[in-house]
Amino acid sequence: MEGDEGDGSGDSTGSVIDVTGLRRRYGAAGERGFEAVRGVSFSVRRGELFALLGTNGAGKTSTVELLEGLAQPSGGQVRVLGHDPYRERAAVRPRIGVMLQEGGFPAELTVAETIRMWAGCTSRARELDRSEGARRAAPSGTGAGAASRGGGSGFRGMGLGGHGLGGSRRKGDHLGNSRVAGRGLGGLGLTERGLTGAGVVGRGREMPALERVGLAERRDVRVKQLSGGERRRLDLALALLGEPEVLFLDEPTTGLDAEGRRETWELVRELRDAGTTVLLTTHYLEEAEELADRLAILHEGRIAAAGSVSDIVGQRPSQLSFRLPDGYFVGDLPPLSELGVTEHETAGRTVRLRTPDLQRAATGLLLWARDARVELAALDARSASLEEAFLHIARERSREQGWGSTVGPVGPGEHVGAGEYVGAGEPVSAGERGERGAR
Ligand SMILES: Nc1ncnc2c1ncn2[C@@H]1O[C@H](COP(=O)(O)OP(=O)(O)OP(=O)(O)O)[C@@H](O)[C@H]1O
Repeated sequence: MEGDEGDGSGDSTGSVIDVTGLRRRYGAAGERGFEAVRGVSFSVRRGELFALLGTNGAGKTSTVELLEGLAQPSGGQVRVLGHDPYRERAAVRPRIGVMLQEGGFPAELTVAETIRMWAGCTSRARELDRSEGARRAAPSGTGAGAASRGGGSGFRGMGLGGHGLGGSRRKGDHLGNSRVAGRGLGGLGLTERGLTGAGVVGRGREMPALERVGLAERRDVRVKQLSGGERRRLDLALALLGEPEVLFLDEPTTGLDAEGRRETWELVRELRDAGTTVLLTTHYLEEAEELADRLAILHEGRIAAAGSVSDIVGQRPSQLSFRLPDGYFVGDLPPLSELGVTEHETAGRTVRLRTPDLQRAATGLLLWARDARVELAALDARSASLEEAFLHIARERSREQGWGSTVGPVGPGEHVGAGEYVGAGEPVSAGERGERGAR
């Protein structure tokens, strides 16, 4: 793929991230090892928010680390802003922000010291400080700080004490080591001199950065005293310090309470709206539904589905559920095939129907209920959700045997190798299907 030359803003199609046939194998050279990423391809356009979803161990972090330049792929190709993020680290690193799954901050530093230290270590932040200083010095300068751009998000009013549900998850050694490399803390001596030096650089950025993530009132608290959710916010503040063009967010809201999660979403939306390209990994499907322009669902190192939320959800049938009165059975309903129902389940008197045409099924059912004077208790009609689509893909892939060795680029909403639909929940028994079911 071309892209190493030019203005470094990405390729000619407007992609900022390009991933082609990416592979990552763990294990010592010569060993067979374990292949965690098995031929992944996708691209992310400038200003787009792209989410990577997947079950535990699907390969999200292994993939994202390759995009961040923290490790070298064992196969395939990655381009970020037109460069190989591993080999051309110096060209890529100042332009990206990385929020890892766990920050690994020095525990004894305060929040403010951590920000200043990190600002001192970040070439882009130093550059912003210098240009800001020059602007302030100039008579016509407005003094508008770059770090406060987008600072209108709603963290400001938050009560900060005691929030957060616990620390973020710790991963294997590969990540621990990568984290240090990614943060650039490996070579940093936390001597007083070093910290002071960094502090001079970062001081102007400190409060805007903390206000942005709702940590201003915790500036003098030591990192070890922060809650898990507060550490996530500090991590986000650090990732944003250099005003990155591309932001990698690895499970950014883990440990945040509901309000903190909403605030983070708002901030991420603002960043995206201001033109930042965001690659998000998350376990929260609601988060992907809220934020993602497009997403890919990874399973066992491969992309199982990709597209917009509506592309992916649109492939799944809608659902109608209700409870029949005593004495009624599913076989008393109108012929289910005539209602456009493709699957049904029963549990006692409760019936769940699945259909690609919710309006037709609901209309047919309600007309029947009116004419038969039947009351359908707990009636519920809903389109498929991302969660339902995700669970379906995960279950289906787990059942499948004999994957092909590679998976090519996936088109919008295309489910690679998707089999026949098998609904979530209890399977329909043969008796129900034959006797009382779709007539
Ligand atoms: N250093 C390592 N050595 C061997 N296997 C590893 C290593 N790191 C990760 N793996 C394996 O690679 C697979 C993918 O792991 P990865 O952390 O990328 O998944 P993930 O999708 O981010 O999972 P989670 O949602 O749990 O964070 C897992 O089976 C994991 O056990």
